[in-house]
Amino acid sequence: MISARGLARTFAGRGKDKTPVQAVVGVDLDVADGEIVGFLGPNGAGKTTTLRMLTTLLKPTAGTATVAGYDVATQSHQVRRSIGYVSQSGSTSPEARAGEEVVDHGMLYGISQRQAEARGRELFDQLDLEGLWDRQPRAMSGGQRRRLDIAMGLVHDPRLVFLDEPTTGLDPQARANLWTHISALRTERGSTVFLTTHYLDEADALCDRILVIDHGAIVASDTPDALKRQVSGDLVVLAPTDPGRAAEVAALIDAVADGEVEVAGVQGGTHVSGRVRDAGHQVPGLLRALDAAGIALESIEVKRPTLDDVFLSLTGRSLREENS
Ligand SMILES: Nc1ncnc2c1ncn2[C@@H]1O[C@H](COP(=O)(O)OP(=O)(O)OP(=O)(O)O)[C@@H](O)[C@H]1O
Repeated sequence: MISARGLARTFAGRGKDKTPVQAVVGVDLDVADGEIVGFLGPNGAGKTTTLRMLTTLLKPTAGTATVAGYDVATQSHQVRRSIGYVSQSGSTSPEARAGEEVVDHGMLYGISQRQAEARGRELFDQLDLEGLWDRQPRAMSGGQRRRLDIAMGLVHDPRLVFLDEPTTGLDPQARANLWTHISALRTERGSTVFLTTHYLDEADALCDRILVIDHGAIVASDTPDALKRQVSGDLVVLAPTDPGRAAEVAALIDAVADGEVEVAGVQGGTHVSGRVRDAGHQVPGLLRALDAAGIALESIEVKRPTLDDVFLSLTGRSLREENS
C-alpha cells in the first residue's frame, strides 16, 4: 500500500550561514494492505516531513515513493483521491454545521452530494456522533471534534488513511474510545492506517508494526513485542532493608546484569537496579546469594521492557521525557 525508497527532503537553509536542513535523509519503508502502522520518533526526527511527502503535500528532493499504487511525484492527483489525511490541527471550521462540512469535504474529493451525505451519516453512526449532524464543531467536546475530523478524512472511502497524532490532547477515556474506532477501520472497512503518535501505549495497543525514525532515517521496524524483546533484559529493582549494604547488592546484581547497575536514593530508602536478561530464571539465584550474604530486602520488583525502553535504547531519548 505504501512503498518508499531513499525518500529524502532537504530544506534550504535560513539565517546567516544558510546551512541546508536535511530533514529526511533516505527513508525506506513498506506498509502492507490492511496494516495499522505507527510512526514514532523524537521531536524533529522527520515524521511530519515524511508524512507530507507521502501525502503529496511536499516534493521529495530525492528518492521515490508509491502510495496506493501511484507515484507521489508524478501521480499526485491519483494519490490524493486514494487517501484520507487527518492533520494534527484538524480541518473543521468552528462555525459550520458538522454534517455540511463532511458533505462539502466529500464533494471536494469528487463524490456526489448524495453519496457524501449517505456516507457521512453512516460514519456519524460508526463514530458515535449520532445526533450531532447539525451541531457546530465549537459546541462539541474534544473527542467528538477529533472523531469529526476522522469522519471528514474518511468520507470519500479511502483505502489508506494517514492520521497525524489522532489522540493528542484527548482525555484517557476519549483516547481509548478513538482507538476502538481506529481498529474498526481495519476490521470493518479493510482500511490501511498509518499514524504518528507521541503516546507509546497507543502505539502498543493499536499498531501491528512500529516504525521508528531518528535523524531523518528509519532505525527500527517491527511488531511492538519483537521490539521489546530486542531491549536487553528485564529491569530488576532491589531495595535492601539496610541501605548501608547497597554496594554489596549492586555487586551481586552486577554479576548477572547486562550493562550498568544503578544505586539510587529514593524516598525513605535505597534502590539498586540493573537490566537482567531472562530475570525469571536469574532472580531466584540472586535471592539465594543475597540470603547467603545475610542481606534482607525491603522489596523486589521485576519490570518487563516497555516501548519507552525500546525508544530510549534506539534514540537515546525517552519519549516520556520529551512530552513532559
Ligand atoms: N519548511 C522547513 N524549513 C526548514 N526546516 C524545516 C522545515 N520543516 C521542517 N524542518 C526541519 O526538519 C527537521 C524535521 O522536522 P519534522 O517536522 O519533519 O519533524 P517531526 O519528527 O515531525 O517533529 P515533531 O515531532 O516535533 O512534529 C527539523 O529539524 C525541522 O526543524
